[in-house]
Amino acid sequence: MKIAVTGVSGRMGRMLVDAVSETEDATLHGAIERSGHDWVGRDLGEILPAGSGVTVTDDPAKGIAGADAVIDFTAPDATVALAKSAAEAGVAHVIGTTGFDDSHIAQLDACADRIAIVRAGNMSLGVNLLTQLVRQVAASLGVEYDIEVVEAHHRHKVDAPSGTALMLGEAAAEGRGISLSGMADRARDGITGPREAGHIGFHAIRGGDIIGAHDVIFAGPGETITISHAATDRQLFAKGALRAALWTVGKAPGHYDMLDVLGLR
Ligand SMILES: NC(=O)C1=CN([C@@H]2O[C@H](COP(=O)(O)OP(=O)(O)OC[C@H]3O[C@@H](n4cnc5c(N)ncnc54)[C@H](OP(=O)(O)O)[C@@H]3O)[C@@H](O)[C@H]2O)C=CC1
Ligand SMILES: O=C(O)C1=N[C@H](C(=O)O)C[C@H](O)C1
Repeated sequence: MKIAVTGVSGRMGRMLVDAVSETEDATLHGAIERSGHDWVGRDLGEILPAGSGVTVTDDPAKGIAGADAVIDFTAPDATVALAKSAAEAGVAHVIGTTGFDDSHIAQLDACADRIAIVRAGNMSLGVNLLTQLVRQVAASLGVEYDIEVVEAHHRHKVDAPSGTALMLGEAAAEGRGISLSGMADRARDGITGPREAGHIGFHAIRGGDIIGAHDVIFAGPGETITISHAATDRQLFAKGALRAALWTVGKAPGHYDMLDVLGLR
């Protein structure tokens, strides 16, 4: 399978170049960076040995031409622009980017009428399994169990709450049979008053080189249940994204997630 990688100089972009080179069924076909980046126009192999023979481009249409799928861990506006190019070219789009608003999602949905898009705030098996568990626990416990999602990431992360925290919060809300919007408390400060029953709280820690850690806390009368996940190697996300790209072969247009890829739905 021919894979293009965008945001190739980023933390995840570099991981993806290695993951592709280590996968027998995949070859690196294209590499994209933003305009003005000093990697543009260079052979990727000069910088990342596994990318040898691929010239970095800032033209998304050129970077994905002839590819079967493009893997994208960049930023929301860049991802939406790339989805439009991928839809035009008929190339499947695997999206790890987080931090989307409703308008971004609506634009991605429109592109998913034309191509297979796989999007997940976390590409790991462990977190996707946890969403199932969180849904089940939330469905079993009443509102006397307060749900709080705590996440921790490295100092460079630009969005909060993390995509994973939102996935876990959505799963908890689904389990409770409520919609997360309007029920999410995103951090607290000052005289907040007592906690609102039924709300789901989010808390973001940023520091150092933490790869990604998530706790879902169910704090109830006389007991607290905590469901935790900690990533210890970013390669985990790259391998999950590559698995998603391989999965798109022959898939109908649609907006899929990792539960589809992992057969967990
Ligand atoms: N779903 C998952 O499992 C995971 C998701 N993520 C998400 O992936 C995203 C990226 O994370 P990370 O790799 O740590 O971030 P980085 O900032 O290290 O990488 C992002 C890369 O995208 C590049 N970029 C920005 N705009 C464009 C553009 N228009 N075209 C091409 N490239 C562009 C950046 O270039 P420049 O630096 O020059 O601006 C940078 O190289 C985040 O949203 C993060 O939350 C991360 C890990 C796992
Ligand atoms: O930015 C990151 O690094 C990560 N982002 C994703 C998120 O927002 O949840 C996934 C992972 O936790 C790492």
